[in-house]
Amino acid sequence: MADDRQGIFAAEDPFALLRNWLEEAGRSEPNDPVAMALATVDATGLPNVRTVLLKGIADGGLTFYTNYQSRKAGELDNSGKAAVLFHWKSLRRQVRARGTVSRQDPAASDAYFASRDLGSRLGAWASQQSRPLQDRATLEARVAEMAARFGENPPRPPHWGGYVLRPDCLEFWADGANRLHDRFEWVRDGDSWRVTRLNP
Ligand SMILES: Cc1cc2nc3c(=O)[nH]c(=O)nc-3n(C[C@H](O)[C@H](O)[C@H](O)COP(=O)(O)O)c2cc1C
Ligand code: PXP
Repeated sequence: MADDRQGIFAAEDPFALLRNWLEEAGRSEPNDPVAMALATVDATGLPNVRTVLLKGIADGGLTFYTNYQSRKAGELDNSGKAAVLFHWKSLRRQVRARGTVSRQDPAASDAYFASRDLGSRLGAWASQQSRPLQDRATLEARVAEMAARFGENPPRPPHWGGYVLRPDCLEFWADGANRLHDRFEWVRDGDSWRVTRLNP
């Protein structure tokens, strides 16, 4: 097959390509260029999807942070699998990735947590993410309680931290005229990647 993967699709590996596209999206998207839809499945196989922010790309993994007692955490821990999707409307491009997922090394989660602003650190203590909440005032009272308990230096809550998605398949898509889009799928093949152009 002729290798016609050039221009915006040229890269040595899919993570370098994703970084390039994120950099472009950072210049053109009005908000949250790192926002990605995170898909999981529940114990019955029913899918679930919500947005999270990508916070790092390293060692073949994509990192995001959340509450370890949330609905998504239950589904991630249970299945060990996930998929993510970026859609940058300004660029008319999308990337998807799927693979295995695991909790991040606690020291790395500590370091990221420490970098967040104080309000968000207290918020992570206060929010029982995905569980019912009686009213807004209850949440605000919990934030005040956590502020009184921890002051300026809250440690990372045991119920909050990172996940790392290690994709074995990523697809890069760019809009084309007449719906004849360009698509390249990268599939892990041992230590390297096999790239296939797909029909639009
Ligand atoms: C742009 C955007 C970014 C978000 N980023 C995160 C995130 O990084 N981590 C997180 O826990 N929730 C994030 N959320 C909230 C989630 O989409 C979701 O509502 C929440 O995590 C609860 O999901 P769950 O009940 O499936 O666990 C974000 C929402 C939006 C719209
Ligand atoms: C509930 C929640 N947790 C974590 C994050 C991750 O982003 P940050 O660490 O920048 O707050 C977000 C981003 O919207 C969020 O909404």
